[in-house]
Amino acid sequence: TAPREDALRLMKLKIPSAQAFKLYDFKFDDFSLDDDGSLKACLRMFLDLDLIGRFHIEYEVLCRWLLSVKKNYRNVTYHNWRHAFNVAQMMFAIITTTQWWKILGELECLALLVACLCHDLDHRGTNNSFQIKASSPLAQLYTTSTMEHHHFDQSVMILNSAGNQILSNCTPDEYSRVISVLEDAILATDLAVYFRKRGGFFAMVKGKEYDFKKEENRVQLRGMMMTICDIAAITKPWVTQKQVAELVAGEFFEQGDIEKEELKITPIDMMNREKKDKLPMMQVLFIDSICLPVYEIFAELTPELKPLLEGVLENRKNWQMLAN
Ligand SMILES: C=CCCOc1ncc(C(=C)O)cc1-c1nc2c(CC)[n+](C3CN(CC)C3)[nH]c2c(=O)[nH]1
Repeated sequence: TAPREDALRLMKLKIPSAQAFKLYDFKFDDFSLDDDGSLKACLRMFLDLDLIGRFHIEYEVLCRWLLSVKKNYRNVTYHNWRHAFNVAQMMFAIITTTQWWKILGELECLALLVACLCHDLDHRGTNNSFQIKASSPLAQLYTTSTMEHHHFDQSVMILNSAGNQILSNCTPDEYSRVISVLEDAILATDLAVYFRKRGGFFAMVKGKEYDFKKEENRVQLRGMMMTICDIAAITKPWVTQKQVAELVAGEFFEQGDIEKEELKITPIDMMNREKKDKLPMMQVLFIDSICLPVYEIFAELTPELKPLLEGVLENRKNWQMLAN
Protein backbone atom coordinates (compact mmCIF):
# COMPACT_ATOMS: atom_id res chain seq x y z
CA THR A 1 0.00 0.00 0.00
CA ALA A 2 1.04 3.65 -0.36
CA PRO A 3 3.73 5.16 1.89
CA ARG A 4 2.66 7.61 4.58
CA GLU A 5 4.47 10.62 3.14
CA ASP A 6 2.61 10.32 -0.20
CA ALA A 7 -0.71 10.44 1.66
CA LEU A 8 0.42 13.45 3.71
CA ARG A 9 1.47 15.25 0.51
CA LEU A 10 -1.91 14.56 -1.17
CA MET A 11 -3.67 15.60 2.02
CA LYS A 12 -2.18 19.10 1.90
CA LEU A 13 -3.17 19.83 -1.71
CA LYS A 14 -6.00 22.28 -2.38
CA ILE A 15 -9.00 20.45 -3.87
CA PRO A 16 -10.79 22.31 -6.71
CA SER A 17 -14.61 22.23 -6.93
CA ALA A 18 -16.59 19.59 -8.86
CA GLN A 19 -17.53 22.38 -11.28
CA ALA A 20 -13.87 23.22 -11.86
CA PHE A 21 -13.11 19.54 -12.55
CA LYS A 22 -16.30 19.21 -14.69
CA LEU A 23 -17.20 16.12 -12.65
CA TYR A 24 -20.93 16.58 -13.30
CA ASP A 25 -20.30 16.45 -17.05
CA PHE A 26 -21.34 13.33 -19.03
CA LYS A 27 -18.87 14.52 -21.68
CA PHE A 28 -15.97 14.62 -19.19
CA ASP A 29 -12.72 14.25 -21.12
CA ASP A 30 -11.08 11.02 -19.88
CA PHE A 31 -7.66 12.49 -20.65
CA SER A 32 -8.13 15.94 -19.07
CA LEU A 33 -6.41 15.29 -15.74
CA ASP A 34 -2.93 14.16 -14.71
CA ASP A 35 -2.41 11.66 -11.86
CA ASP A 36 -2.54 14.29 -9.10
CA GLY A 37 -5.66 15.74 -10.73
CA SER A 38 -7.39 12.35 -10.77
CA LEU A 39 -6.63 11.83 -7.07
CA LYS A 40 -7.85 15.30 -6.12
CA ALA A 41 -10.98 14.75 -8.20
CA CYS A 42 -11.64 11.53 -6.24
CA LEU A 43 -11.33 13.47 -2.98
CA ARG A 44 -13.80 16.02 -4.39
CA MET A 45 -16.30 13.24 -5.21
CA PHE A 46 -16.10 11.81 -1.67
CA LEU A 47 -16.46 15.34 -0.23
CA ASP A 48 -19.43 16.37 -2.39
CA LEU A 49 -21.36 13.16 -1.73
CA ASP A 50 -20.81 13.98 1.96
CA LEU A 51 -19.34 10.51 2.51
CA ILE A 52 -16.41 11.73 4.63
CA GLY A 53 -18.72 13.36 7.15
CA ARG A 54 -21.44 10.70 7.14
CA PHE A 55 -19.03 7.74 7.63
CA HIS A 56 -16.41 9.63 9.70
CA ILE A 57 -13.70 8.74 7.18
CA GLU A 58 -10.32 10.06 8.35
CA TYR A 59 -9.03 12.31 5.57
CA GLU A 60 -5.42 11.04 5.75
CA VAL A 61 -6.69 7.45 5.59
CA LEU A 62 -8.83 8.31 2.54
CA CYS A 63 -5.77 9.86 0.85
CA ARG A 64 -3.68 6.77 1.55
CA TRP A 65 -6.47 4.44 0.43
CA LEU A 66 -6.81 6.31 -2.89
CA LEU A 67 -3.04 6.13 -3.45
CA SER A 68 -3.04 2.40 -2.59
CA VAL A 69 -5.92 1.70 -4.99
CA LYS A 70 -4.12 3.60 -7.76
CA LYS A 71 -0.87 1.74 -6.97
CA ASN A 72 -2.61 -1.65 -7.29
CA TYR A 73 -3.57 -0.99 -10.88
CA ARG A 74 -0.96 -2.24 -13.31
CA ASN A 75 0.57 -0.23 -16.09
CA VAL A 76 -1.51 -1.98 -18.81
CA THR A 77 -2.78 -0.27 -21.97
CA TYR A 78 -6.44 0.18 -21.02
CA HIS A 79 -7.51 -1.52 -17.76
CA ASN A 80 -5.41 0.83 -15.61
CA TRP A 81 -6.10 3.47 -12.94
CA ARG A 82 -7.32 6.03 -15.52
CA HIS A 83 -10.11 3.65 -16.62
CA ALA A 84 -11.19 3.12 -12.99
CA PHE A 85 -11.14 6.87 -12.36
CA ASN A 86 -13.25 7.59 -15.47
CA VAL A 87 -15.79 4.95 -14.43
CA ALA A 88 -16.03 6.59 -11.00
CA GLN A 89 -16.51 10.05 -12.54
CA MET A 90 -19.41 8.74 -14.66
CA MET A 91 -21.00 7.15 -11.57
CA PHE A 92 -20.67 10.49 -9.74
CA ALA A 93 -22.20 12.38 -12.69
CA ILE A 94 -25.12 9.91 -12.92
CA ILE A 95 -25.85 9.79 -9.17
CA THR A 96 -25.82 13.59 -8.88
CA THR A 97 -27.57 14.50 -12.16
CA THR A 98 -30.44 12.02 -11.61
CA GLN A 99 -30.50 12.75 -7.85
CA TRP A 100 -30.55 8.95 -7.43
CA TRP A 101 -28.39 9.51 -4.33
CA LYS A 102 -31.77 10.15 -2.66
CA ILE A 103 -33.03 6.67 -3.67
CA LEU A 104 -29.75 4.81 -3.11
CA GLY A 105 -28.79 6.51 0.17
CA GLU A 106 -25.29 7.36 1.36
CA LEU A 107 -24.16 3.82 2.18
CA GLU A 108 -24.91 2.49 -1.32
CA CYS A 109 -23.36 5.61 -2.89
CA LEU A 110 -20.20 5.00 -0.85
CA ALA A 111 -20.16 1.35 -1.94
CA LEU A 112 -20.73 2.27 -5.61
CA LEU A 113 -17.97 4.92 -5.65
CA VAL A 114 -15.55 2.48 -3.98
CA ALA A 115 -16.68 -0.23 -6.42
CA CYS A 116 -15.98 1.94 -9.49
CA LEU A 117 -12.49 2.87 -8.27
CA CYS A 118 -11.71 -0.78 -7.35
CA HIS A 119 -13.65 -2.73 -10.02
CA ASP A 120 -10.62 -3.65 -12.19
CA LEU A 121 -7.87 -3.81 -9.51
CA ASP A 122 -4.73 -5.69 -10.56
CA HIS A 123 -6.05 -6.29 -14.11
CA ARG A 124 -3.41 -7.96 -16.29
CA GLY A 125 -4.77 -6.69 -19.61
CA THR A 126 -6.28 -10.09 -20.41
CA ASN A 127 -9.92 -11.21 -20.12
CA ASN A 128 -11.66 -14.10 -18.34
CA SER A 129 -11.53 -16.50 -21.26
CA PHE A 130 -7.76 -15.92 -21.48
CA GLN A 131 -7.37 -16.93 -17.81
CA ILE A 132 -9.11 -20.23 -18.58
CA LYS A 133 -7.15 -20.84 -21.82
CA ALA A 134 -3.85 -20.05 -20.07
CA SER A 135 -5.02 -21.97 -16.95
CA SER A 136 -3.72 -19.01 -14.93
CA PRO A 137 -3.59 -19.25 -11.10
CA LEU A 138 -6.66 -16.97 -11.00
CA ALA A 139 -8.62 -19.40 -13.17
CA GLN A 140 -7.83 -22.16 -10.67
CA LEU A 141 -9.20 -19.90 -7.90
CA TYR A 142 -12.38 -18.83 -9.72
CA THR A 143 -13.86 -20.60 -12.75
CA THR A 144 -16.59 -18.02 -13.37
CA SER A 145 -16.13 -14.21 -13.40
CA THR A 146 -12.47 -15.02 -12.75
CA MET A 147 -11.09 -11.48 -12.97
CA GLU A 148 -14.06 -9.85 -11.21
CA HIS A 149 -13.64 -12.14 -8.17
CA HIS A 150 -9.97 -11.18 -8.09
CA HIS A 151 -10.78 -7.45 -8.34
CA PHE A 152 -13.16 -7.83 -5.37
CA ASP A 153 -10.51 -9.74 -3.37
CA GLN A 154 -7.99 -6.99 -4.04
CA SER A 155 -10.55 -4.37 -2.95
CA VAL A 156 -11.15 -6.03 0.41
CA MET A 157 -7.41 -6.58 0.93
CA ILE A 158 -6.74 -2.83 0.53
CA LEU A 159 -9.77 -1.81 2.65
CA ASN A 160 -8.39 -3.99 5.46
CA SER A 161 -4.77 -2.81 5.18
CA ALA A 162 -3.31 -0.68 7.99
CA GLY A 163 -3.67 3.03 7.29
CA ASN A 164 -6.17 2.36 4.47
CA GLN A 165 -9.24 1.40 6.48
CA ILE A 166 -11.67 4.06 5.26
CA LEU A 167 -14.56 2.00 6.69
CA SER A 168 -13.03 1.73 10.17
CA ASN A 169 -15.57 4.14 11.68
CA CYS A 170 -18.58 2.34 10.17
CA THR A 171 -20.68 0.21 12.49
CA PRO A 172 -20.26 -3.56 11.98
CA ASP A 173 -23.65 -3.60 10.26
CA GLU A 174 -22.72 -0.72 7.93
CA TYR A 175 -19.36 -2.39 7.15
CA SER A 176 -20.91 -5.72 6.13
CA ARG A 177 -23.55 -3.89 4.07
CA VAL A 178 -20.94 -1.84 2.20
CA ILE A 179 -18.88 -4.99 1.48
CA SER A 180 -21.99 -6.84 0.26
CA VAL A 181 -23.01 -4.00 -2.10
CA LEU A 182 -19.36 -3.70 -3.19
CA GLU A 183 -19.17 -7.41 -4.10
CA ASP A 184 -22.41 -7.37 -6.13
CA ALA A 185 -21.30 -4.18 -7.90
CA ILE A 186 -17.84 -5.46 -8.87
CA LEU A 187 -19.17 -8.87 -9.99
CA ALA A 188 -21.80 -7.05 -12.08
CA THR A 189 -19.02 -5.62 -14.27
CA ASP A 190 -18.53 -9.09 -15.86
CA LEU A 191 -20.38 -8.67 -19.16
CA ALA A 192 -21.50 -12.30 -18.89
CA VAL A 193 -23.42 -11.30 -15.74
CA TYR A 194 -24.86 -8.25 -17.57
CA PHE A 195 -26.08 -10.51 -20.40
CA ARG A 196 -27.65 -12.94 -17.91
CA LYS A 197 -29.39 -10.25 -15.86
CA ARG A 198 -30.39 -7.63 -18.43
CA GLY A 199 -33.59 -9.34 -19.67
CA GLY A 200 -35.16 -9.17 -16.23
CA PHE A 201 -34.11 -5.59 -15.69
CA PHE A 202 -35.36 -4.40 -19.09
CA ALA A 203 -38.73 -6.13 -18.54
CA MET A 204 -39.03 -4.59 -15.08
CA VAL A 205 -38.39 -1.08 -16.42
CA LYS A 206 -40.59 -1.51 -19.50
CA GLY A 207 -43.40 -2.97 -17.41
CA LYS A 208 -42.99 -0.15 -14.87
CA GLU A 209 -43.07 -2.88 -12.20
CA TYR A 210 -40.05 -1.52 -10.39
CA ASP A 211 -40.03 -0.25 -6.83
CA PHE A 212 -36.53 0.92 -5.97
CA LYS A 213 -37.39 0.82 -2.28
CA LYS A 214 -37.17 -2.99 -2.61
CA GLU A 215 -33.67 -4.44 -2.29
CA GLU A 216 -34.17 -6.99 -5.11
CA ASN A 217 -34.85 -4.11 -7.52
CA ARG A 218 -32.04 -1.93 -6.13
CA VAL A 219 -29.41 -4.62 -6.57
CA GLN A 220 -30.45 -4.89 -10.26
CA LEU A 221 -30.34 -1.12 -10.71
CA ARG A 222 -26.89 -0.87 -9.07
CA GLY A 223 -25.53 -3.67 -11.24
CA MET A 224 -26.77 -2.07 -14.46
CA MET A 225 -25.39 1.31 -13.30
CA MET A 226 -21.98 -0.34 -12.99
CA THR A 227 -22.27 -1.60 -16.58
CA ILE A 228 -23.22 1.77 -18.08
CA CYS A 229 -20.34 3.41 -16.18
CA ASP A 230 -17.87 0.68 -17.16
CA ILE A 231 -18.52 1.06 -20.92
CA ALA A 232 -19.31 4.80 -20.73
CA ALA A 233 -16.40 5.72 -22.98
CA ILE A 234 -18.71 4.62 -25.84
CA THR A 235 -20.96 7.59 -25.00
CA LYS A 236 -18.18 10.20 -25.08
CA PRO A 237 -17.52 12.80 -27.81
CA TRP A 238 -15.85 11.23 -30.81
CA VAL A 239 -12.34 12.53 -30.10
CA THR A 240 -12.33 10.93 -26.62
CA GLN A 241 -14.10 7.76 -27.82
CA LYS A 242 -11.59 7.28 -30.64
CA GLN A 243 -8.64 7.60 -28.23
CA VAL A 244 -10.23 5.09 -25.83
CA ALA A 245 -11.00 2.67 -28.67
CA GLU A 246 -7.34 2.72 -29.63
CA LEU A 247 -6.34 1.85 -26.05
CA VAL A 248 -8.94 -0.93 -25.82
CA ALA A 249 -7.88 -2.28 -29.21
CA GLY A 250 -4.24 -2.04 -28.17
CA GLU A 251 -4.86 -4.15 -25.10
CA PHE A 252 -7.03 -6.65 -27.03
CA PHE A 253 -4.29 -7.03 -29.65
CA GLU A 254 -1.63 -7.55 -26.95
CA GLN A 255 -3.76 -10.42 -25.61
CA GLY A 256 -4.12 -11.79 -29.14
CA ASP A 257 -0.34 -11.68 -29.56
CA ILE A 258 0.16 -13.76 -26.39
CA GLU A 259 -2.53 -16.23 -27.53
CA LYS A 260 -0.76 -16.62 -30.89
CA GLU A 261 2.83 -16.77 -29.60
CA GLU A 262 2.51 -18.52 -26.25
CA LEU A 263 -0.78 -20.40 -26.29
CA LYS A 264 -0.48 -21.27 -30.01
CA ILE A 265 -4.16 -20.49 -30.61
CA THR A 266 -5.81 -18.16 -33.11
CA PRO A 267 -7.37 -15.19 -31.27
CA ILE A 268 -10.92 -13.98 -31.99
CA ASP A 269 -11.03 -11.22 -34.63
CA MET A 270 -11.44 -8.52 -31.96
CA MET A 271 -8.05 -9.48 -30.53
CA ASN A 272 -6.29 -10.24 -33.79
CA ARG A 273 -4.25 -7.29 -35.01
CA GLU A 274 -4.25 -8.81 -38.50
CA LYS A 275 -8.02 -8.11 -38.53
CA LYS A 276 -7.60 -4.44 -37.49
CA ASP A 277 -9.55 -3.32 -40.56
CA LYS A 278 -12.67 -4.97 -39.09
CA LEU A 279 -12.51 -2.76 -35.98
CA PRO A 280 -15.14 -0.16 -37.06
CA MET A 281 -17.66 -2.88 -37.96
CA MET A 282 -16.94 -4.69 -34.67
CA GLN A 283 -17.60 -1.46 -32.81
CA VAL A 284 -20.97 -1.11 -34.56
CA LEU A 285 -21.81 -4.70 -33.52
CA PHE A 286 -20.59 -4.01 -29.96
CA ILE A 287 -22.77 -0.89 -29.83
CA ASP A 288 -25.85 -2.70 -31.19
CA SER A 289 -25.53 -5.88 -29.09
CA ILE A 290 -24.17 -4.53 -25.80
CA CYS A 291 -24.42 -0.74 -25.53
CA LEU A 292 -27.65 0.54 -27.14
CA PRO A 293 -30.07 -1.75 -25.24
CA VAL A 294 -28.85 -0.65 -21.82
CA TYR A 295 -28.47 3.09 -22.58
CA GLU A 296 -31.96 3.04 -24.15
CA ILE A 297 -33.49 1.53 -21.02
CA PHE A 298 -31.78 4.11 -18.78
CA ALA A 299 -32.94 6.95 -21.05
CA GLU A 300 -36.44 5.48 -20.62
CA LEU A 301 -35.96 5.25 -16.85
CA THR A 302 -34.96 8.90 -16.50
CA PRO A 303 -34.69 11.64 -19.20
CA GLU A 304 -31.58 13.07 -17.49
CA LEU A 305 -29.62 10.12 -18.94
CA LYS A 306 -30.71 10.72 -22.55
CA PRO A 307 -27.36 12.45 -23.33
CA LEU A 308 -25.63 9.07 -22.80
CA LEU A 309 -27.88 7.38 -25.39
CA GLU A 310 -27.34 10.30 -27.78
CA GLY A 311 -23.59 9.94 -27.34
CA VAL A 312 -23.72 6.24 -28.28
CA LEU A 313 -25.87 6.94 -31.36
CA GLU A 314 -23.45 9.67 -32.47
CA ASN A 315 -20.49 7.28 -32.12
CA ARG A 316 -22.40 4.53 -33.94
CA LYS A 317 -22.77 6.91 -36.94
CA ASN A 318 -19.03 7.65 -36.88
CA TRP A 319 -18.03 3.97 -36.66
CA GLN A 320 -20.57 3.07 -39.38
CA MET A 321 -19.00 5.66 -41.71
CA LEU A 322 -15.54 4.19 -41.06
CA ALA A 323 -16.89 0.66 -41.62
CA ASN A 324 -18.19 1.36 -45.14
C1 LIG B 1 -13.27 -3.60 -31.59
C2 LIG B 1 -12.27 -3.59 -30.74
C3 LIG B 1 -11.43 -2.43 -30.43
C4 LIG B 1 -12.11 -1.28 -29.72
O1 LIG B 1 -13.11 -1.81 -28.89
C5 LIG B 1 -13.67 -0.95 -28.02
N1 LIG B 1 -13.28 0.32 -27.93
C6 LIG B 1 -13.86 1.18 -27.08
C7 LIG B 1 -14.89 0.73 -26.26
C8 LIG B 1 -15.54 1.68 -25.34
C9 LIG B 1 -16.21 1.29 -24.26
O2 LIG B 1 -15.40 2.93 -25.69
C10 LIG B 1 -15.30 -0.59 -26.30
C11 LIG B 1 -14.71 -1.44 -27.21
C12 LIG B 1 -15.16 -2.78 -27.33
N2 LIG B 1 -15.35 -3.49 -26.22
C13 LIG B 1 -15.82 -4.72 -26.39
C14 LIG B 1 -16.10 -5.69 -25.47
C15 LIG B 1 -15.87 -5.67 -24.01
C16 LIG B 1 -16.61 -4.55 -23.35
N3 LIG B 1 -16.59 -6.72 -26.15
C17 LIG B 1 -17.05 -7.97 -25.56
C18 LIG B 1 -16.20 -9.17 -25.81
N4 LIG B 1 -17.35 -9.87 -26.43
C19 LIG B 1 -17.10 -10.21 -27.79
C20 LIG B 1 -16.39 -11.53 -27.87
C21 LIG B 1 -18.19 -8.67 -26.28
N5 LIG B 1 -16.61 -6.51 -27.46
C22 LIG B 1 -16.14 -5.26 -27.64
C23 LIG B 1 -15.90 -4.49 -28.78
O3 LIG B 1 -16.13 -4.91 -29.93
N6 LIG B 1 -15.42 -3.25 -28.58
